[in-house]
Amino acid sequence: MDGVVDHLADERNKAQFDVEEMKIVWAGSRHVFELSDRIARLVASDPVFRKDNRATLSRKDLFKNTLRKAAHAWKRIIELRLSEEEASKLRFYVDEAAFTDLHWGMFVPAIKGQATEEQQQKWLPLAYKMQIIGCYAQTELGHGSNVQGLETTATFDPQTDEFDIHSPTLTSSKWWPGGLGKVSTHAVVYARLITDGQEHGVHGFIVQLRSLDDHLPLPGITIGDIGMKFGNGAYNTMDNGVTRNGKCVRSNVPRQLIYGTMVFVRQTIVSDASCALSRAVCIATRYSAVRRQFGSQNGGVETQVIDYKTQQNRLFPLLAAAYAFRFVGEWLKWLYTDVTQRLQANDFSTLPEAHACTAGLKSLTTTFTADAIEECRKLCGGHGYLCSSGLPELFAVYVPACTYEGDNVVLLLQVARFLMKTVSQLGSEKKPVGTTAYMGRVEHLMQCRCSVQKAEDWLNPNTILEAFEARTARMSVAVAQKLAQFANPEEGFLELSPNLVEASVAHCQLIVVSKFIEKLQQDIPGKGVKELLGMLCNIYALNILHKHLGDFLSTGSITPKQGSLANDQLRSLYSQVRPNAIALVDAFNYTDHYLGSVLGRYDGNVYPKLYEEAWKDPLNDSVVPDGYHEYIRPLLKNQLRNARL
Ligand SMILES: CCCCCCCC/C=C\CCCCCCCCCCCCC/C=C/C(=O)SCCNC(=O)CCNC(=O)[C@H](O)C(C)(C)COP(=O)(O)OP(=O)(O)OC[C@H]1O[C@@H](n2cnc3c(N)ncnc32)[C@H](O)[C@@H]1OP(=O)(O)O
Ligand SMILES: Cc1cc2nc3c(=O)[nH]c(=O)nc-3n(C[C@H](O)[C@H](O)[C@H](O)COP(=O)(O)OP(=O)(O)OC[C@H]3O[C@@H](n4cnc5c(N)ncnc54)[C@H](O)[C@@H]3O)c2cc1C
Repeated sequence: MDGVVDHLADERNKAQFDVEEMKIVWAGSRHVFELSDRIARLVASDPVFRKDNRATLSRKDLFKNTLRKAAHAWKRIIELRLSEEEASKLRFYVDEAAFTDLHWGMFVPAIKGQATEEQQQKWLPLAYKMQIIGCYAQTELGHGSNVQGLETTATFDPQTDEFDIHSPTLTSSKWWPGGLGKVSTHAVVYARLITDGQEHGVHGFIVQLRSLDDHLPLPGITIGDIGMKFGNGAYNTMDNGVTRNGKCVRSNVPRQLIYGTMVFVRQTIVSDASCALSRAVCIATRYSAVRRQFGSQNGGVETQVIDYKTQQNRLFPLLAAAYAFRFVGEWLKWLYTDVTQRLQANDFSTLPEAHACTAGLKSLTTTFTADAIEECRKLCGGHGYLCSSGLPELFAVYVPACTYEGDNVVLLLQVARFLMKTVSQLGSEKKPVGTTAYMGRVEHLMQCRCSVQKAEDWLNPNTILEAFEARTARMSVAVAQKLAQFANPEEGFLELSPNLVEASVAHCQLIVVSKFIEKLQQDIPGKGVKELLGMLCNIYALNILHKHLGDFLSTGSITPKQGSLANDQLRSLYSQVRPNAIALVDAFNYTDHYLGSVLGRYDGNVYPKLYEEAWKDPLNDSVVPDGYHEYIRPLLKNQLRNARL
């Protein structure tokens, strides 16, 4: 900031906590903070990684630009000998969806998680050096959610010792896989395995798609891009492919854990949610402190919009959620690591819980984040609608996260199955553990009474936890009782699916709240840091309580009076967070390059920069627009003639 006026300096001076220490908490450790900071600056200072022109490039230019960035990123990774951790941060700060995401994020993990030792030895070294580029080809034109409904077949031919991968119908074309359309040389293709005329369910096969010499599709394979997607720029940096396979290729049958890659990626999507959310919140918070409307007295300055309680009521729960998702993401990473180690030792006992947690939290955090980005756009008024605010593109890139890696409703139904199984086993020898351990106290939770008598009582974490546990337990038991009335459980499941989804949401919200509370039980250094996190935790929980008051009241988990007291406490918490708001978003440590937003600039110098940005639009290259002579001038002349008549 040397030599630059900081328009947000007063805001920063108001902070009541140690923002440098908060940066460490946000990053996860001092090591990660320093590494992230270094890589963020490296990316921001490299002109090849410029991204402010994405909205105005044609699809072909946009795509070629992404190829250029990916090649440059790889060159830098090699030149600087970056570690895997550093390379992955570099990808994060480059901030552009590309085929490399699928190569590193799904193709490599699929091989690691599902291939035999021998297959790994063959493919992984090639993939690590990017001598082959891979994608994850599961979804077909006709089936995405229903993986068992995939139509592509892989028939073993004992004569040639090969699998014949075949898409017999239009609907069996692989449709959507990222990187497949134009770049990938290989794919993990999911297909129904057939040997000796017998079907063995869906398995993954490593398939070569294109020649490594001239990049042409191999014989019998038709490949292309599926066309423009939502938003200019945005996810159109990615080629999403369609392919129909004829005869190919060699591979052995991968073993179990066909779904393992999805568990891994869903876990990373939860961590990513806190990044996208914090980014939108950072933009909206800084701009809300810069923007003034109404309230001027005696010719004085107008009110900063962040001081309006309605703005706080919309914005601060999103800020709180960004921190909440950060911590639940950390925990989920731990859970995933733990289950992976167990699986390697053939212990499958925690897999159902890991599946339910990754599916449920992926659904909860991405739905919330997509809605929150749109809310942040509205929080920025008209200027939020400009591409230079960074919010339209962020929304367009982010919103498919509600669909890919499992449609969010379909995933909540998976959580519901897990919850119903847990309820049905209550009273048996199998005690609920982990995130469902609270169900072990179901008798107490079904009849306990919330003890809140005054607003401050809601600051007690045990009170909050018990209200959330009682709500979820009661909703789950109620729907389980309704299910039991159906002669055919699957019919009941379909009929009651809206209620089941609501119980799943309640369960996932409980997990997020409880992991935030657990985080606060750790030793967190730095003046005021823990206090501020405590406030955010309470805002996150009490805002949910307010938004889902119907659930809490209808289950009798709290009384209407207690609901109203929770709301009083929320308003008081907003006032306490207000002076810290800018410092809380500074703690994300985002560079202006990464934020990509005139409204969210660190220095708050919004208006001159908005004006500057506007002049950069290609439409402003000429004063008189192209088309004037063909379409405007004749119109004006006609009007003139008509007016004379
Ligand atoms: C330009 C810059 C470049 C820089 C480059 C620099 C280099 C970079 C270096 C490093 C960079 C790193 C970058 C990494 C980035 C990473 C980002 C990742 C990118 C993400 C992009 C996403 C792209 C999208 C991909 C996809 O969408 S892939 C397709 C996903 N598809 C789905 O998710 C389908 C959803 N459907 C299902 O999951 C299932 O079909 C189902 C809904 C679960 C139903 O299954 P089904 O078997 O039919 O039903 P059930 O009977 O209900 O289940 C049976 C049984 O199985 C259990 N189950 C189900 N699923 C799972 C599971 N996943 N795990 C474990 N168990 C599971 C289920 O509970 C049942 O169990 P029970 O029988 O016991 O009840
Ligand atoms: C940007 C993007 C990138 C992608 N990348 C890849 C990739 O790299 N590789 C890959 O293989 N796939 C990829 N996909 C595909 C993605 O995984 C699927 O689109 C996703 O799993 C949803 O499946 P679907 O499209 O079949 O939706 P559908 O299942 O057809 O969903 C349509 C509607 O039906 C509802 N629905 C479906 N089943 C049920 C049910 N049982 N009960 C109640 N409601 C139901 C859904 O909630 C939704 O509202 C990508 C998708 C997108 C958008």
